Amino acid sequence: MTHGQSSSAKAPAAVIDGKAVAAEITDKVAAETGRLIAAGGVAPGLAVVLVGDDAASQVYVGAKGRKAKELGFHSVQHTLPLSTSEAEVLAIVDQLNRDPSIHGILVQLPLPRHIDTSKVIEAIDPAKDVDGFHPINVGRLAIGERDRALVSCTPAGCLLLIQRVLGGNLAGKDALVIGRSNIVGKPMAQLLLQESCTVTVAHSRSRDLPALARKADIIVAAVGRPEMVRGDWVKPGAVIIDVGMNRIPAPERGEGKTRLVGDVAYAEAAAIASAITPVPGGVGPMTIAMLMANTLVAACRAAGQPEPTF
Ligand SMILES: Nc1nc2c(c(=O)[nH]1)N[C@@H](CN(C=O)c1ccc(C(=O)N[C@@H](CCC(=O)O)C(=O)O)cc1)CN2
Repeated sequence: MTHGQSSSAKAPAAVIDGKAVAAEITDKVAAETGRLIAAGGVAPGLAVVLVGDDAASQVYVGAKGRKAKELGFHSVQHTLPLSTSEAEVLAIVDQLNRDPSIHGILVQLPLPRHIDTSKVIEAIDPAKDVDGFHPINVGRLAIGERDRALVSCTPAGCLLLIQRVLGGNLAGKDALVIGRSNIVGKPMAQLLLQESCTVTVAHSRSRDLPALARKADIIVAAVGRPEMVRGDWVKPGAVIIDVGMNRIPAPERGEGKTRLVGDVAYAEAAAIASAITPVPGGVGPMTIAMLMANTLVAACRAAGQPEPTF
């Protein structure tokens, strides 16, 4: 963690360095992968399925494949054209479900509109669902069986970042999750609830969001609206986790240029908060690190070996 600058008298907010924490996680994954292989288990196998030609998805899938190889995993990628039918995607998922060398299956989202995302997610063997999106894994998390679930990577990474700042005991903290998506908002709320936080989930129909935010010790913003959370929404000393990744025009950088901003007005919020994630370099890198951790956990479970905790 490093400290940013603030014009107020208050100590500057600690900048939560997601890249550094992600590197610690992946170092541990590499070490534990070596241990699993030495114990007679196979190398963790990760299969990534990409349908279509979305440029950002190509970048993320490439990063996942490279990281998997770097950690000593068996890594396979299925790159399919936009014209691929739902039945063809389901057939590949079925083949990967049966392949004993594959412990983790990930279908990169978003899928093209002609493919039913829920149908594809539900076709993945829950034991190989390293994204943690399958209803069985979502359900296990919801009923407090996190130990048997695979948990969605981004919220799991956010929780680790919060714990790095506040320590292991979050009991009694007021947490506000802004956004109710299945991938981030809802599992984030479940994870914080299981840490005995008092959790509020806000969304587009919530009344007086600034007032809800001003009461929160922890804010997780995952709403997809550039710089929506303003500095005067923030309780002094709050911890802010910004999941937003919004590309906005940046004419100051030249014609047609863009820049990446989160859901939080960073400079304003950093002047009030005690700790904050930057965008980029905060939550994003944790997503891929937690994917690697989930794949290792799935491989340990398949091999009947003890699983590491992260
Ligand atoms: N099947 C899945 N699809 C998608 C997921 C997912 O977890 N599973 N999440 C996102 C995309 N994503 C990984 O897939 C992802 C997005 C962003 C980052 C990241 O590190 N971002 C950088 C900034 C990158 C930039 O400059 O554009 C950062 O925040 O520092 C990692 C992974 C949707 N699809």
